[in-house]
Amino acid sequence: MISSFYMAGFEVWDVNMQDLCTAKVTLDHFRGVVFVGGFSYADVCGSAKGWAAAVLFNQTVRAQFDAFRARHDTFSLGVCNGCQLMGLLGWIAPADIQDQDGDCASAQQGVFLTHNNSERFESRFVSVQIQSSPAIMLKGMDCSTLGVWVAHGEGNMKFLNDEILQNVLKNNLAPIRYVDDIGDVTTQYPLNPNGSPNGIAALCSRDGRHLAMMPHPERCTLVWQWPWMPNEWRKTLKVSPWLRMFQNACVWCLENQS
Ligand SMILES: NC(=O)CC[C@H](N)C(=O)O
Repeated sequence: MISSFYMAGFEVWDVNMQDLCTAKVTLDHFRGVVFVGGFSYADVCGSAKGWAAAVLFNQTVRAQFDAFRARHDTFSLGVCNGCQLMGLLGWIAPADIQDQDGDCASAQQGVFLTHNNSERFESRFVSVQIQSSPAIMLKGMDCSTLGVWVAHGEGNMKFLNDEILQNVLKNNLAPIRYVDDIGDVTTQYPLNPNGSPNGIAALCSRDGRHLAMMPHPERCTLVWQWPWMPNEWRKTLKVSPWLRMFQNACVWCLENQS
């Protein structure tokens, strides 16, 4: 993840929750925050639950997250465990639809990342399609069908109610979808690794600044990291199409200075 942002032109800092809890680092000086994948707090009681609790039950950290989300010159990316965290914080698909571009860290949770239908950890390369959306990191990438790595056990997006899902679909807030071999959105296993409705692999905020996704684009920002691609691409592609996401974030930061 660090090298993907670094390649796109960012100065990247590796900050952990201990740094934030002890006020060694604050989010105030950063333009972007990236919640990376993994098994935070060993995923005790469920994926990212400990991580979310560390934010929500620490007044100082929570206030920092609130302030970061409220600023209009910031962006965030959550991948996998980070996507699960953003769901728990309500930064994506909040239960109160009005709070889509909300001002606090702790909007009410409207989407739950539950166990894959297969009841196993799915770690493999899948196909996704990028659809048009407000997501700033995906600008100019819509209509692409790309391969991407997934590696998760809890990627099945369950919405608190149908109104939240319909709002997501109506406002194009589900910008990345699992697709089958002919490019149609799918809920079918194994093409859709978890069973998410409408093939949803990612969610973004209405203003496009916050993006949470289960697949790992940072694991395929170099061409050799793709286990498969069409032969014509292999011959001509010098740079992985996923690098564009990170470059988009950099351009957005330069164009949106406060
Ligand atoms: N790669 C990851 O971030 C894994 C996320 C989470 N621990 C899961 O299994 O669902």
